[in-house]
Amino acid sequence: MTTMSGSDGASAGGNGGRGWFTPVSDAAAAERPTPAGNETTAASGEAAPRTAAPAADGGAPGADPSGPAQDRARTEVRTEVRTEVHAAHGGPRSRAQPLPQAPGAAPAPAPGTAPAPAPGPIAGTAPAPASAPGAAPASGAAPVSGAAPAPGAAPAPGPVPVAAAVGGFGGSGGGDGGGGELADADLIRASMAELERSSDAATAYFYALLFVQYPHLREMFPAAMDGQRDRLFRALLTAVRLYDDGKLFAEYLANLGRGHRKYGTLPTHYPAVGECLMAALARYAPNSWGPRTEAAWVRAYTAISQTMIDAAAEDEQRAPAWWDAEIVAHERRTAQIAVVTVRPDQPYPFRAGQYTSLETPWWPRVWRHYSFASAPRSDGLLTFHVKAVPAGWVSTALVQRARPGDVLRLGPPAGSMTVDHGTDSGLLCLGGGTGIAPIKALVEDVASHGRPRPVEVFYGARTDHDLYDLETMRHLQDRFDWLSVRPVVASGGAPGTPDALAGELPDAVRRYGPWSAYDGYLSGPPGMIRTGVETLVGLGIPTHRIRHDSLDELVARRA
Ligand SMILES: NC(=O)C1=CN([C@@H]2O[C@H](COP(=O)(O)OP(=O)(O)OC[C@H]3O[C@@H](n4cnc5c(N)ncnc54)[C@H](O)[C@@H]3O)[C@@H](O)[C@H]2O)C=CC1
Repeated sequence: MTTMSGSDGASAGGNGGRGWFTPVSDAAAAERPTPAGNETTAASGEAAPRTAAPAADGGAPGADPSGPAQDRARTEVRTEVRTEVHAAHGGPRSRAQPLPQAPGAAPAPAPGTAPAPAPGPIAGTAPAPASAPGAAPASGAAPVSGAAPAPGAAPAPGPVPVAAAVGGFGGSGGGDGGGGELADADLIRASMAELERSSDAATAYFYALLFVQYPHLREMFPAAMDGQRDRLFRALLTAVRLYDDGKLFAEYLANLGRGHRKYGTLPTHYPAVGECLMAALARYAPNSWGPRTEAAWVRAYTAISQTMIDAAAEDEQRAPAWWDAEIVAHERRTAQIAVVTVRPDQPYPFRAGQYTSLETPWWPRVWRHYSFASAPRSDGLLTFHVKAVPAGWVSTALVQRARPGDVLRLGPPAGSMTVDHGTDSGLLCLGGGTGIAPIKALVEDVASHGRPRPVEVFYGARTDHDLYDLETMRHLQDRFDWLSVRPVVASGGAPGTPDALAGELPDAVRRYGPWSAYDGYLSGPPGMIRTGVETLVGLGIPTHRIRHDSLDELVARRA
């Protein structure tokens, strides 16, 4: 058992491992209160106050603790949570400014964009969950297509008893019934491994259930849910993977908790999510599911949500939930690539090499990650490099539609691909495509620290036409004698860049060196990061001296 799950198991009360959310096997789940009328506003990403105000909304969205008496422990813990968060909350610190909407608000594709998914009900994307192998049929209880309403749609049918929806579990016959003692982490991993085999169906089921049970939460999610599904699953997998490493687990979740503030997530939303997650697990991991696994999940989820809630509450003391940022410059470098500069409405502290999440007015609640393309500047401006990718709604809008005066919304900074100023090692930097953005920021960061150290940049692109920022990088090279910039072009020759190296980025790096005394920094497409890390390790740079954004994040970027 891990430290976290152990301690949380205790705090959840000695009720068989039940935490502060309604256990799905609790028959009393059927008595779930109907969401209060003011919840929609509180939960709405658009209308929510910029600082989460868990108690200020007066309501108890989602699974209210005023449930069954036998779940007293849950109520107590939730009361503690609320008190703590409320005490930490000094009232809205910043104005609740809805993000400006495009006329009509309905997201319209920018000219020339790939067809956008139709906003509206996610019926098409949330199929009726099929019965899990071996699971009892969920007769009539499972959410079906059309059950998950889009914002503004008529409310979904009344709550569905979760216990019925999962076909009953938690009693005898559970997949974890016999055998010796297994640690929580083992039980959780076994169930996740089984769930992973039906991850699409399980995630669709989870969201369908969530939106049927708690329709007010639908407004916090984008109209089209495709990307969102992957995100949830990846986040879960990452949390489970880190479960045994107390420090990393806590860091990851704290970051996640802070990042959720911009969605308007409140402590009271966590029980609803936990409950539906358990229902999905019970249904799609039937062979490993049983009372002990359920209890392990309750402890784990309690730990997960508590860490996220605490981190969000703490963050609320020092930072807004989001920043509005007006575009002050928009420069098209190629048909697909734009350099976008924004002025945040409040100081935005970050470190070179980090990234942020960004929402446009045209695709509400659809957030994408972009790295800062400059080190922090004295004028407070932030710059991003955006490439319009096929079917990339946000990236296409940012490249083709955005103009000075438009207002974007930014989440908090994240990422650890930052320069270690405690060493004088050289930096070997691989920037692929728009991945050059944070590399440029790192170069500026080294320059601003006034301690010259060798920085070798390999800047790769498919064609030399795509080397959209080469001039800037060359300009930096002219200014700093410790900096070397080598363009690398993968295919088709480089008539406009005669000095470009030919081939894939990692291959080009191999031709130079030795690199073993350098720290590696990689930024670009996931495939490049993978082969780049292999290459650098092969060239003698140990993995702990190689930095890059998490591959999960990169896959999720879909810029
Ligand atoms: N815009 C931003 O702020 C940032 C973007 N990124 C990511 O960078 C990527 C940029 O995409 P594009 O500009 O379209 O880059 P691209 O697909 O044109 O590739 C750029 C370079 O990466 C190399 N490369 C690509 N796949 C490779 C592989 N499997 N093995 C070895 N080398 C490979 C290419 O040879 C080329 O030199 C996106 O995935 C984006 O998410 C990463 C960090 C920041």
